[in-house]
Amino acid sequence: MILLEHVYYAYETGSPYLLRDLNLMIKNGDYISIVGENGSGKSTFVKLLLGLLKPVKGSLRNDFTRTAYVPQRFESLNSQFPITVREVLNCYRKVLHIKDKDCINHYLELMGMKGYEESLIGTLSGGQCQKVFIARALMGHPDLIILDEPSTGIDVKSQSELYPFLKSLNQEHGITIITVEHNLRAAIRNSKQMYHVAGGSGHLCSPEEYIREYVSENTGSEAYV
Ligand SMILES: Nc1ncnc2c1ncn2[C@@H]1O[C@H](COP(=O)(O)OP(=O)(O)OP(=O)(O)O)[C@@H](O)[C@H]1O
Repeated sequence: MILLEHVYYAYETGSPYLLRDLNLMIKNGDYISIVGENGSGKSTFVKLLLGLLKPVKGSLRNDFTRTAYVPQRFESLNSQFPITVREVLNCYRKVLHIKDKDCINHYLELMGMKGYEESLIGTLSGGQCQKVFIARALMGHPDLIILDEPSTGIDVKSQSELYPFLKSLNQEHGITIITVEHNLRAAIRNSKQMYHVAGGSGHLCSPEEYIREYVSENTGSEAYV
């Protein structure tokens, strides 16, 4: 469980709070999509959950023991950067003190990435790169996975594989999933709850409530579901 009570955050002392009075309980087994406009504070909120930033005021308790983070695709990764998929995963294996070297093959196979072991990480497509980073996340047997915009730069086919996979991790393996989402359709279809960040505040609601409250009449809810 993660519990936020009256959490405030500002990057600079004395400047207005970017996030104000956040109160939220994230329970084991939740699948929450964090949505909101550019600059509303979604990534900042995730950094607070990850413990990379500390609340200026209020309390944040994270009881998850194995949190994995899947970053956004690295647009700037040079295709010739001399590190292979196997080497990326092997570094992580060592960090986690996992003795079994074969686990790399297991997780790559699980993600449909068998055969890419010796590819340079920078030569992979967005979807392939995402799968490698999810494989890396799974190596640590996480109880919580936080993903930053998992569908950015990924084609429709890869998205249609990714979300059912995340859903199965959540529903069949009980892994709690938190994603930052710009893909409202994916958020509404897949998550159990949405956390809407706007004007410094956060509001937790069901996908149905989200459609009622935030999807404008101009856009039309049918565009998303
Ligand atoms: N390290 C930092 N120092 C100062 N200000 C920052 C820092 N990181 C982010 N900000 C500011 O905080 C605000 C929120 O940024 P954040 O990245 O959390 O938004 P976001 O909702 O994730 O945006 P996006 O959807 O564009 O990714 C922005 O105005 C940003 O400029």
